[in-house]
Amino acid sequence: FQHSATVKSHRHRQQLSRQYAVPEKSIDGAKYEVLLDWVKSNGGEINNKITIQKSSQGSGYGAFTNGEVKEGEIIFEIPRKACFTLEAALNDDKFGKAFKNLIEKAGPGGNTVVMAGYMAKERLLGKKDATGTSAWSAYFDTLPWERGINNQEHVLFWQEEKIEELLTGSTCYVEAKSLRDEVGLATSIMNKVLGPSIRVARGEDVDEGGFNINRMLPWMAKPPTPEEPPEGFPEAMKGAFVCLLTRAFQDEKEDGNDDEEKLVPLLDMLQHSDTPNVRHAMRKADGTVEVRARCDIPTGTELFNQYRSEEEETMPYSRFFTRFGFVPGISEDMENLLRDKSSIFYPQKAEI
Ligand SMILES: C[S@@+](CC[C@H](N)C(=O)[O-])C[C@H]1O[C@@H](n2cnc3c(N)ncnc32)[C@H](O)[C@@H]1O
Repeated sequence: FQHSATVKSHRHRQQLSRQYAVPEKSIDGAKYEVLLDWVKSNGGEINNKITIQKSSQGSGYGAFTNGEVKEGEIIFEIPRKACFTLEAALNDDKFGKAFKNLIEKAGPGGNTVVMAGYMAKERLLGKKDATGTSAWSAYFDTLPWERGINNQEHVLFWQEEKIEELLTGSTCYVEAKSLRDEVGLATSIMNKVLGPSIRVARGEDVDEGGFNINRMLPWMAKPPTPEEPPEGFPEAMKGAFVCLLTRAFQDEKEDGNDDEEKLVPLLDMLQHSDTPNVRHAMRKADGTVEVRARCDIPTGTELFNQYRSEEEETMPYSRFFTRFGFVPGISEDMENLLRDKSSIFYPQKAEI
């Protein structure tokens, strides 16, 4: 009986993992060629000993050396204009002013909301434009806008029922819920700022009230009200938040202070390790981000950045998971660990 119970639970587990495993989407390697060309056309310098391949950690992609790199050698240099910064959002011709007002009202918490809104708008309208596309599209096409792109996992991508099922009672629950609520709030605030223009750019009709023949004739499709977000907008906001949470970092500045968080193309292809082999800093003169080897790096080595120190008391592994979608050093399926009530996520019960 015990044996069949075990088999059953094993089968059940397999079914569940099939149901819940991150759906890996096939990777089009050409997108990285486009990215490298885009970085270079923006004035970036890339060491020719660097390649992008499947990472040795987890199942996403990462960067590797295909030649020996000496300590201090430049790995890449990314100019400020190729970095996705708050400044870029605030300089947007059409929405920069509205973004500034929002930050004035919301305080510094508004920075991420504005960056996410600007990203979502560029993603949606850039895609829509048949000729020019967004200036960011070569870069944005490499980002995890949906669960499973480069095997990206994140609690923002989960359905509510999965949060309840897997996280209730865990140390992630409260933070995962409040993060999801904040993204929901940010989406409705940004919808007010961006929604109508996205609709206009798409040539959509909006029900502004007043006389409208479409509302009077029941057999005609009703146009949406201005409060309803444009199609794809909530998903784009969610994707933007996942990108910012998992890929935006602060650089060291020459004065020893940290710069604000921003997305740096290529630096954001590096996986995390608590013993990184690169360092990154922002040049004061022109804001260029320099990524250099911390030590001699042999051929065929994966390059690692340290997202956050694993020693920080404010960064337990459960928080790593809520923010970055992975737990350092753990290759097992996260959902199985959560179902098994792993001590990473569940406080240890006292032994009786
Ligand atoms: C800055 S991105 C790194 C590039 C990303 N792997 C890609 O393919 O685009 C951060 C994401 O990579 C994955 N990741 C980074 N370091 C990892 C590690 N040490 N183990 C497992 N996954 C890791 C996580 O999904 C994380 O959210």
